[in-house]
Amino acid sequence: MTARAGIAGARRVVVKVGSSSLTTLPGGLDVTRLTALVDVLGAARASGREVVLVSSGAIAAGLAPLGVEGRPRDLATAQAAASVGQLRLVQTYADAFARHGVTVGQVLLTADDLTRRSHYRNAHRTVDRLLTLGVLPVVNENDTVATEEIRFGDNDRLAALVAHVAQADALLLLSDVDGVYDGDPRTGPAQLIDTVTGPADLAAVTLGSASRNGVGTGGMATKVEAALIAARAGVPVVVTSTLQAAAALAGERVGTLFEPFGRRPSARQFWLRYASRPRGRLILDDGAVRAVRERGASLLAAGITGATGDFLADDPVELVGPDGAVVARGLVAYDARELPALFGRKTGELDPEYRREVVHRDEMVLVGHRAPRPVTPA
Ligand SMILES: Nc1ncnc2c1ncn2[C@@H]1O[C@H](COP(=O)(O)OP(=O)(O)O)[C@@H](O)[C@H]1O
Ligand SMILES: N[C@@H](CCC(=O)OP(=O)(O)O)C(=O)O
Repeated sequence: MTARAGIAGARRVVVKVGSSSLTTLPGGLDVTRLTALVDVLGAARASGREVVLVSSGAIAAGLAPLGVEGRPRDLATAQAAASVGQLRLVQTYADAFARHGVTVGQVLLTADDLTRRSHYRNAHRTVDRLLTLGVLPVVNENDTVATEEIRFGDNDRLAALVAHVAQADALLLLSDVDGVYDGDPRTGPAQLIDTVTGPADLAAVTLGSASRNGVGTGGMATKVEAALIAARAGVPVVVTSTLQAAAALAGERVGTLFEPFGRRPSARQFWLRYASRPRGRLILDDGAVRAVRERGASLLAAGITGATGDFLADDPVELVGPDGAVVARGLVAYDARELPALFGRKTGELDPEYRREVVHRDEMVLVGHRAPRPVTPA
């Protein structure tokens, strides 16, 4: 089955729509454009598909009613705008979907709801239950309480995480541009990329900033990053314009298709790689780096030379080489205070209660030479 056919046949779909498709800075929410999207998603629902909508636009929708001109630079004003705008946004969705006989539920997530493993499971349960009850979840970041330090930062990444949380069969990233171009289409002639089979296909591509109307956030770079997260986790993705949403859902050749290129990871592995926030670091010697990276071995105390951070057993930590480069992430089996007595010691020399692996291979993901972007932006 081709990946386009996979999109057409996807039963559970996550659709993310950007602020640039729903709002303008001076006018706020554009109800006509929002309704047009709802008509497409209502039709998808009528054909038996389950839809999760990740919708941006709260901040931009709240600025006009508050009389604030331009995108606010300070967090407090953005949060106030989100508080006003989210209500309007979700009420407009509720009214528009009601005309299709579809009930919507609001799901507002903070980064903490996904960085803690128990919260992640809870988010999965909630979304799954909403879907089985026939509700269409409308998801956004909980901007009113998200702080600068702890936030997803952009809804493209949130949508990729939600695609995994919802165990979706396909992800659509909708914007005001009809796909990924090999250069920023605003700055010169550029060619639409039809299909991406892996990160190497994008090596020579320039990804520019957000849309000119000033309401978008990450530009094409965050969409590509999100599309690669989902595709690596086995979910096909189409990046296209909101106007082409119906065609994309039908599996037509529109936008840029990201073919799935990885095996679907377990929930724990996915969470570890993309949603967890490391609580500390274990420093490995060269032999341990090779064992972990090349042989897929568990990490034993003998290969550890140091640790930083105040973690507890079962917390996520980073495994770093002698040069400080991150090798892997994993769940550590001991509290930080227990570890120094174990460093460099062979398993046979340890008391029986300390003989288990420090990080078991089943609870570890290799990071390669580049660490994934943490949830907290720099
Ligand atoms: N290589 C590229 N291909 C396509 N679009 C690009 C590229 N580089 C930059 N862009 C710009 O990214 C913008 C979309 O990002 P953004 O404004 O964040 O959208 P949204 O609000 O829909 O999330 C488009 O307006 C487009 O001009
Ligand atoms: N949570 C914010 C949107 C953040 C965001 O990623 O925006 P966009 O780039 O338009 O998808 C809001 O609702 O305004």
